[in-house]
Amino acid sequence: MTDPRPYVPPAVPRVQHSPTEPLGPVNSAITPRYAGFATFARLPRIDEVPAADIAVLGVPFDTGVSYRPGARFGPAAIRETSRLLRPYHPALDTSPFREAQVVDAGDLAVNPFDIGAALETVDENLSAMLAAGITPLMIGGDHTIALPALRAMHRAHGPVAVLHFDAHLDTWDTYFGADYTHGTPFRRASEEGLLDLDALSHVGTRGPLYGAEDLTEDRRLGFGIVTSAEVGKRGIDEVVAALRERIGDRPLYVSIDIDVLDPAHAPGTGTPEAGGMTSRELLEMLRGLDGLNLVGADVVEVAPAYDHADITSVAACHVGYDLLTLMARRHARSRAEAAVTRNGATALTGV
Ligand SMILES: N=C(N)NCCCC(=O)O
Ligand SMILES: [Zn+2]
Ligand SMILES: [Zn+2]
Repeated sequence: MTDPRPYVPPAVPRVQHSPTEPLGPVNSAITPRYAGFATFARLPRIDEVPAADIAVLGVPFDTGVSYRPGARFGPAAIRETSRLLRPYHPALDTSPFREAQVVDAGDLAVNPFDIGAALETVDENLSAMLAAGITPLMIGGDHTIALPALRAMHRAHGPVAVLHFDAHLDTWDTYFGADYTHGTPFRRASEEGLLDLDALSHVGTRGPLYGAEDLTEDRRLGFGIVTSAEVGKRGIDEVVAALRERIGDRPLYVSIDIDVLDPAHAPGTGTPEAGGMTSRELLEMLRGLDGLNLVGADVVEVAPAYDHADITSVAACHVGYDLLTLMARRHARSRAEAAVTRNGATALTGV
């Protein structure tokens, strides 16, 4: 006879230093990293915590691509690869998952046959997250999904500054008559009035264009460009200082197309271009953004079928980790500021 008692799986020990601290990743000293369900950096799922501050959200969508498909498998590959991420960030001296409750919110069920419907699903879900006070990091998916993300950002914050890391401008007009593609999100966003026209930058741009007017159009839409070659010539610190100056304390959305990296650093992508940045340069630039008002971000265009030895998803998960760290530090800063305001108010009223 079989035992009628249900099977109860063993508890998964997590990193949590005190009961009042955020619930951390699965403890890799107890459960080997390669065991168990894959969430980003082994973080808890959103339904495992009472409230989240920051959420990783997968968007497995690639119906907007102009060349090689496959970015719909990006979220799953990035989660798998992210198992090795550790909880302490030495370059910024931060344990991001102690600073804020960071979770994995799973994947959105986006329609693969109806781009308009897919964009609406992204917008609705991100808007709901933002309304709940959650800062989103979207894992793509192709670059089309930056448009609904910017619509949601605009609804929550008004026009936002955009720092766009990409080999491509993505401000083209249409492909085969289609308005909503991975080559057009930033043109649509600019036309729709979602962006703060004084603080828009592409970084890492390179490669052949359709014509010189691509650049004049891009300027007309409000963008400034730091090419991939300029990053090398001017150096990270100088470029970061100029970008920070331009962004100031505006709400900032950071969009990272993994093809900003050289194909040697990110072969697993749909429209690769030679002459790109190294992953070291990109990570250094992200660390240079510490202290800015980062309200949302994405990492897009990872297409695992063209990858080798997970090179691209390793880069993407580290980029995601750095973005989460910036978000967690921003969250900790606003918590500290709120505490000062509360204490100030207490001092004034004497209660
Ligand atoms: N967003 C990315 N990755 N690529 C856009 C390339 C558009 C084109 O085929 O001209
Ligand atoms: Zn690109
Ligand atoms: Zn792109």
